[in-house]
Formats: sequence, structure tokens, C-alpha cells
Amino acid sequence: MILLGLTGSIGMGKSTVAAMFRRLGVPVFDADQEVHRLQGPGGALVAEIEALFPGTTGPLGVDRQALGRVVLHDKAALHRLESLIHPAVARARARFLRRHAARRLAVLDIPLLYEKQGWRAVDAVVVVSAPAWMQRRRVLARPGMTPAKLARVRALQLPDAEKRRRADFVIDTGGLIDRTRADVYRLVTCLRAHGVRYCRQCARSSSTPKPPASRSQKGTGWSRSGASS
Ligand SMILES: CC(C)(COP(=O)(O)OP(=O)(O)OC[C@H]1O[C@@H](n2cnc3c(N)ncnc32)[C@H](O)[C@@H]1O)[C@@H](O)C(=O)NCCC(=O)NCCS
Ligand SMILES: Nc1ncnc2c1ncn2[C@@H]1O[C@H](COP(=O)(O)OP(=O)(O)OP(=O)(O)O)[C@@H](O)[C@H]1O
Repeated sequence: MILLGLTGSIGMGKSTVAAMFRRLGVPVFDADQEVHRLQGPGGALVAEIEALFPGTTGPLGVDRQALGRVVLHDKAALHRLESLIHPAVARARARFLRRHAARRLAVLDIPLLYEKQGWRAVDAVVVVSAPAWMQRRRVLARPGMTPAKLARVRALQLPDAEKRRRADFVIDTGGLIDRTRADVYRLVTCLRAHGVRYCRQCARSSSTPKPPASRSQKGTGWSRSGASS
């Protein structure tokens, strides 16, 4: 299997691009959705979150606005929350990988892929990216979002420029959505046909390199068990 990590800073378009991969038949593990499940009504971590951060949960599970107000301004508190959530997300991810082990291509949509070392466990990383002004406009249009909260989240995340620098593939989400869809289609088609090494070469060169003779693609040798969420 070719395992792709999909990441990007807040509002850069991870969820939108993940949906494009799914529409092409690629299984996608959505770390954020798993967090929502664990924190939602009847979620497995609601009681433990209430014990750690009293007053942040209710009948509908975790009140994320309230929890965000506590943890986004307090690194130690955020670390305690992450220590509770990330191992549970890692278990769900392992189940996803077992379920899809026979597939040629799968995607892990993980917001903190670089911040938490998950990049080590994938064959290649796709970073979604748009200009900072567009990111800001998108995020501030969301209910409950403020410039201060956006600034806090940005300070907790690896800067976009650094993510782009480290990426194997950058998907531009700053233009028309059809253009982004076409880029995702091209990447999936290339990976299915030729594997990571050739597609990485293609992405870096202005001309099209000669395709490899064999369709088979060896992994990079990274362990898949140690990925964090
Ligand atoms: C802090 C919480 C309560 C805020 O919830 P809220 O619904 O208000 O915001 P949302 O989840 O949409 O996050 C907004 C942005 O912050 C980013 N973000 C979330 N958690 C973190 C984190 N631990 N470090 C850096 N960025 C984070 C998200 O990727 C997103 O870009 C929530 O994000 C949370 O429980 N975070 C801890 C779990 C986590 O680490 N999730 C991200 C990886 S799976
Ligand atoms: N070319 C494009 N590609 C992707 N998204 C686009 C594009 N143009 C506009 N958008 C819009 O940008 C927004 C991106 O939001 P999305 O939820 O996908 O970001 P995200 O990275 O998952 O956010 P977060 O990290 O906060 O969860 C969506 O509303 C989407 O419709």
C-alpha cells in the first residue's frame, strides 16, 4: 500500500481535498472526525475530559468552544488533552489501516502530521496550501471564530511555508475548486500507475520524467505503528 499523509494549516482545505480523494475511491482516515466522535454525545472520552476540565462538557458531549477557551491559551492544558486524545486516535487509525491493508492507496488526513511526527509513518506527505489572506478570510467566516483564536491556533501549528518546504506534494487550494480537483485527480492517477518516487519526480520537474518500467512501488521503510495524530 502507498500511504499518503494529508495535512495543512487551519482552513487550508484538508477536509475539502480529503473529500476529493474519497470521491476517487481512495479510503481516507479523518483524524478530526475521530476526535469529534470521541468528544461527541456518548463519546468515549467525554467523562475523562470533564474530569480534567470541569464544566467543558454537557448532554451533547464536549462543548468545544468552552474547551478551546481553556486549552488554546494554556500549553500544559493542551498537552494534557492531547495525551488523552491522541492515543485513542492512533488506535482508530490502526483499525483503519488493518481494514484497508489490501488497498493500493490510502490517505491519513491528520492536521498535526508534522507537529506530532506522524510524517514518519507515511510514504509521502500532501500539503494543502493557500495564501495567508485567503486562509484568514475562510477561517474568520466560521461561526465562533475570532482573530484572537485564529492567531492562537496558528501559533500552535508549523508555519505553512515550512509545511510546503517539507511536503512531497503541494496541492494549491487558493484558486478555483475545479483546478484543485484536477490536481488531486492527476496525483491519484499518477500514484496508482507509477508509485511515489516517480510522481515526486514529476511534481518537482517541469518536464515529464520517463515512467518506471515496473508498477510496483516499495514503501520507504518508515514504521507505520508509531504515527501520532
Ligand atoms: C481545542 C479544540 C477543543 C477546539 O475545537 P474547535 O471545534 O473550536 O476547533 P477545531 O477542532 O475545528 O480546530 C480549529 C483548528 O485548530 C487546530 N487544532 C486542533 N487541535 C490542535 C492542537 N492540539 N494543536 C494545534 N492545532 C490544533 C485544528 O487542526 C484546526 O485547524 C479541539 O480542536 C480539540 O479538542 N483539540 C485537541 C485534539 C487535537 O489535537 N486535534 C487535532 C488533531 S487530531
Ligand atoms: N480550490 C479550493 N480547494 C479547497 N477548498 C477551497 C477551494 N476554494 C475554496 N475552498 C473553500 O475553502 C474552505 C476550506 O475549508 P476546509 O474545512 O476544507 O479546511 P480545513 O483545512 O479542513 O480546515 P481545519 O484545519 O480548520 O479543519 C472550504 O469552505 C472550501 O469550500
